[in-house]
Amino acid sequence: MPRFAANLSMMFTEWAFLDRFAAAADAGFTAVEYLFPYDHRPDEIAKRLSANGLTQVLFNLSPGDWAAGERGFAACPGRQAAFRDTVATAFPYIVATNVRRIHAMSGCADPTDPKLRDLYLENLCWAADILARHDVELLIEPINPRDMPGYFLRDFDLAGEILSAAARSNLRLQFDIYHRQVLRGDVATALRELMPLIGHIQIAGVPQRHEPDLGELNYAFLFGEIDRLNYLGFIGCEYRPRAGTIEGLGWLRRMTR
Ligand SMILES: O=C(O)C(=O)[C@@H](O)CO
Ligand SMILES: [Mg+2]
Repeated sequence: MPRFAANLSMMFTEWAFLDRFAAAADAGFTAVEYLFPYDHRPDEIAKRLSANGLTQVLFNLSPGDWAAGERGFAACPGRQAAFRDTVATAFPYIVATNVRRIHAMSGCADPTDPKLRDLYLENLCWAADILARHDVELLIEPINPRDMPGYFLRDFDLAGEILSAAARSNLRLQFDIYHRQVLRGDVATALRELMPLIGHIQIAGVPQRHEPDLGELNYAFLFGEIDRLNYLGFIGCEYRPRAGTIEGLGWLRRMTR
């Protein structure tokens, strides 16, 4: 059975952000991920990780002004300086948390514009080369447009093209099974084909994005496939609990017993 990381942006939201680390550890998790750490000091986060014996698996570069609709800058025209700033901003958090994987959001832009594809590629290569010196992977994640309208990276084929054009061993795919199912389906075959590119996996039930125990996907089967494909990383539990985080953890106990 794969190892699971609690996503503290979606789970344990009954607690204040810094208290979610202890709550996740008390619930049996040994690893966490979240979208953004930037509202808190790096040393505060590091303290919570070490006090609770947790591994930091992943977080994102800053998306910019989320409330104003910004979703990262990697593919956004005229925002190259802003993108580079997000890498600088992330560094104290990378060092403090010892995270090995960072997700760069593409932003909202037109994916059919070849100039933006070139810009995206250039920005990703620039950031990946810097992160490589610190032994950190940079990830890109196709996100379905129902959840994030207008998002640039909304297609697994485009992600594959970008990764192969970049040819950077530390630039990899964040395969969110929830988004894959909404975008294209054919999850097991895609996992098989894309496994050499995958740096991180996330899960949720489809279509409601609740626990992975209800809905159109058979996660028991998919976890078996992921093991069979020798995926050694964590799986991020990026779902919104139906009725309380702790109350909803029955699926994890059943799958891991
Ligand atoms: O929405 C998702 O799925 C993510 O993994 C986030 O990092 C991006 O919003
Ligand atoms: Mg995701």
